[in-house]
Amino acid sequence: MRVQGVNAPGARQRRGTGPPHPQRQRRGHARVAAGREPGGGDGGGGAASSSSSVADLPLPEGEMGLPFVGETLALLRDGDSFGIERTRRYGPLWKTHILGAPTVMVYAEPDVRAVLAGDGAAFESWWPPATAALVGAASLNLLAQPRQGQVKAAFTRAFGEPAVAAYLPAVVRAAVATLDAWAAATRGGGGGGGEGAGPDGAAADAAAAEAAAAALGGLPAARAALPLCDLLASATFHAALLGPSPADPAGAAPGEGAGAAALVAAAAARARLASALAGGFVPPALELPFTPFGAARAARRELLALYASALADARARRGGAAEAQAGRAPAAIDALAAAPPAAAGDEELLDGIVACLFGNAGAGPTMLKLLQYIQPPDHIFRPGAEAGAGSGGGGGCRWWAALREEQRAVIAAHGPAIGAAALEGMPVAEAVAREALRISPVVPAIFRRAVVDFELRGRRIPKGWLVYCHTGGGVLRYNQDSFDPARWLGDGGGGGDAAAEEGGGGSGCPLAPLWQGEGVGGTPFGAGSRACVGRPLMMAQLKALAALLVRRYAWRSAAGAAEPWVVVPAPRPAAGLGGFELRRLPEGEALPVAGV
Ligand code: HEM
Repeated sequence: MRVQGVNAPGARQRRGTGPPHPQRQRRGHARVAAGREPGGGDGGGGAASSSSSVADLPLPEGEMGLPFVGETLALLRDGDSFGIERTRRYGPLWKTHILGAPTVMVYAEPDVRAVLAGDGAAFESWWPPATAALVGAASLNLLAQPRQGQVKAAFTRAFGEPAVAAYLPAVVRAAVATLDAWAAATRGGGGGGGEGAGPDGAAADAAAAEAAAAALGGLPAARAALPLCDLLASATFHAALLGPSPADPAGAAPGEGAGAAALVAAAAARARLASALAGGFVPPALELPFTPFGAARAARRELLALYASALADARARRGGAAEAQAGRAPAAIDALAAAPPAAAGDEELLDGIVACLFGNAGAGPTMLKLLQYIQPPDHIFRPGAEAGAGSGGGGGCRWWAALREEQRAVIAAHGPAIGAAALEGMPVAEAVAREALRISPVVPAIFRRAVVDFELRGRRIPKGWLVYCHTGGGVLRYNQDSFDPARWLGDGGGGGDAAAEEGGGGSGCPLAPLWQGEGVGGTPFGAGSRACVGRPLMMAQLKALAALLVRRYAWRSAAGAAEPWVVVPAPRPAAGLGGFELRRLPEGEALPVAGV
């Protein structure tokens, strides 16, 4: 078996050392030319070149904890501190026993990439036991290669960049409908003012707020920033997947029309199902109606019924009269319905869609990061406030201003629609999106299981052990470094703190080109043959949201950028970004958005 070699982590210049040494290959073993010894700090070191068998290599350092439970309780109790403390002690590769299995923890990005590149050969996908029951045994995440590659091709066609470009109008309309409802509900929740509402408008405001709150599923607008972002993510994901609903005639006025309210209510119902599904992944997996796992199984059944009927409708449209297709915006379900059974059977399509919805669970928290780290200055949020006063967003005001400036230029060049060409011209929004994905990663780890003995850093990962791949690159502790999109701007883009630290100074961040390959950005979407199918959709959603927010809304949270994130049981701001308010900008301040 041939395995690609990597060099020492922390020494980017020395990455990629060519083919593996033939003498190091042993039947049933795989090796990676290793970097520095475990525990050796960040200084790097030479590649190990011993010709001994992998089976003779020592295990990584670390502790296996108590019988049966190992160190699982410490992981649950300490959250990200669990990994930080041991990584300090042992270096970026160590062993433990969590979630019922001996596990090697891999923290250095080149090592993570080496493990992910070994998928199907040295490693196989591994998910906690409840996953097969919830996402489905035929979902992309669980299919073995080569079938996984064949089915993935169908999903890549449906969610690739060109396809996503065609879904954008529906995605933007769904986002505007949801945000408008959120803003209307905020006004009813004691937010006051906003949009120039005077005493005369108070009764109308209260009625609109009540209707908006009902459409949002009763979520209290000022205290539910995370669930509302989950709802927003559900609305945009389903707009891309299913296309505009009959209740969402293009051109209806969102936030006010019945169509928009129906769209938001449908998104809220689906968000509840998605949230019930995600809730089932936390053990124990007891299928009783009152347990989270039981509720998740019930949600899965409902979702499968919804997607099966959408697939059948899409097939009927394909086989039916031309007028069934005419005027209908394209959606991912149409592309999936076009896949021949040999490329993806019905079970694979439906479980794959559930896997996509499960992937989309990361979208809500990532959208929330935009709201947390980018905040308009006070005089924008509260017309009449003294210009120049901060809003608790700290450096976020600077990025709000940069995004506003970019949107003015985008509107001048492309008009007010937020389409594919407009997204292309948004380097600042792109940098903001990448930074939101980098900081406090919402998918903190990817698991694999070794199917052969494997060498990493001169240590042995035994066959059958789990491997925990840290996706966060240099991010170890949540929310502890600065939110600095400048690190992604290669054109000088203001040269923020990160660029300066990395020696980028005024010439922009030297790490920017590394986003596509190995770099400090981590692997938020994974890497290799199982990399995320939803990356183009996610990037488009985040950029469109950044554009929409600065064009049409003002917002503020009490804690601003300072609120820390926690990782257990799921990545989120510790207090849910409480005291959050979102408003429509008054007419004079708003920039136009076409097609909504
Ligand atoms: C911020 C949002 C997201 C993050 C951070 C994320 C992250 C990831 C990661 C790390 C993987 C690799 C898992 C592995 O290697 O085992 C993955 C796979 C996957 N993601 Fe995403 N994802 C996101 C959004 C989405 C969306 C919106 C979709 C649907 C359109 C999606 C669909 C999938 C699917 C189907 C896979 C499995 C691919 C395969 O096994 O071949 N994800 N995602």
